[in-house]
Amino acid sequence: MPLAAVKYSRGMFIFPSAQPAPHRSFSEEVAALNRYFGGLKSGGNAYVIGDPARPGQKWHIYYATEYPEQPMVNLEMCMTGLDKKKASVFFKTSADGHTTCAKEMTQLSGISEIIPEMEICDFDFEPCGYSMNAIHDSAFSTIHVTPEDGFSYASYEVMGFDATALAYGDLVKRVLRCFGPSEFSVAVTIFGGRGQAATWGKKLDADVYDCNNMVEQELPGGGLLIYQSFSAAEYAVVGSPKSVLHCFERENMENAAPVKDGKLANLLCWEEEDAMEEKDGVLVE
Ligand SMILES: C[S@@+](CC[C@H](N)C(=O)[O-])C[C@H]1O[C@@H](n2cnc3c(N)ncnc32)[C@H](O)[C@@H]1O
Repeated sequence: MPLAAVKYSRGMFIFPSAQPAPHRSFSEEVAALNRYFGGLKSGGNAYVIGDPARPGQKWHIYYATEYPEQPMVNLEMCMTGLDKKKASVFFKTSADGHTTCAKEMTQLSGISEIIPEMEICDFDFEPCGYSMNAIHDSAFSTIHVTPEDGFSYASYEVMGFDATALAYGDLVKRVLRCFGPSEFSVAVTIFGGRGQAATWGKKLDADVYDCNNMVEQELPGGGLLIYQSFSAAEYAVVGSPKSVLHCFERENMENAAPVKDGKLANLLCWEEEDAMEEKDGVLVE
C-alpha cells in the first residue's frame, strides 16, 4: 500500500529528560521522521506553535503528504492536572478494596457518553491507568489516561467523523467532564477548508477556562491547524497541580528547532537555545 500522508503531533513531555531516543528533543524526532517520510511530495514540515510567554504549553507537529488531503477534521486534546476524584476512577482498586474493570471505568468516567454511538475497546492497567480505542463508521477515537497525582494526564483524539453532525464545543465539554483538568489544549486540524468544517473552524469557548493562546498554522496539502490552550481560572493559585508541574519547568526546556531546507520552519515559539542550536549547526537535514 503506498503511503499517502503522515502526521506526528504532541504537546510537551512532563519528563523530557526521561525520554529515550529519538524523543529527547523535537529536532531529534523530526530528523527520525524525515528519514522515513521526508521523501513524500511535500517534504517533511515541522512546526512548534504556542505563546513564547508560556514555554510549558507548546504544540509540536510534523506533517508530510504525497497528495492534497480529502476533507477531514481531527481533534486532539491534552489535559493535565486532572481532578483527583475523577482521576480516582482509573485506579483498579479503591481505598475500600473495591476493584474496577475497564468497562466500568468507561461508564463511570463518562467516556461512554462522549460519542455514545462509538464501539469501545477499553483496557485497564495495573495498578492504574486506562486506554481505549473506539470506532463508528469512518470515525476513530482514542483515549489514554495517566491518573497518578502530581503528573496526571489524559489525551483524547477523534477523527474521520461528520463535522456537521457533531458540535465542537459540546464534544469538548463532554471530554472535560470526564477528567476535570486544570489545564488543557485543543488542536483542530482541518482539511478541505473551513467551510465544510462547520463549528470546528471557530474559536472554542470553554466556559470556566480562560484561553491563554490561539494560533493558526497552515499545513501543506491544504490543511489548517487551529491550536488553543486553556487554564482553569481557579487553578491560578498555589497548591494546584500546576504548582507541582512547576518543579519540572527546567526539564521542560525542550530544544525544539524544526528545520526544512536547512531553515527553521514556521517557528512561532522560539527559545534562545533553539537559535543557538541552529547556529552551532546541530540541526541539519
Ligand atoms: C494508559 S497508559 C498510556 C501510556 C501512553 N504512552 C500514552 O499516554 O499514550 C499510562 C498509565 O498506565 C500506567 N501503566 C501501568 N502499567 C503500564 C505499562 N506497562 N506501560 C505503560 N503504562 C502503564 C501508568 O502508570 C499510567 O498511569
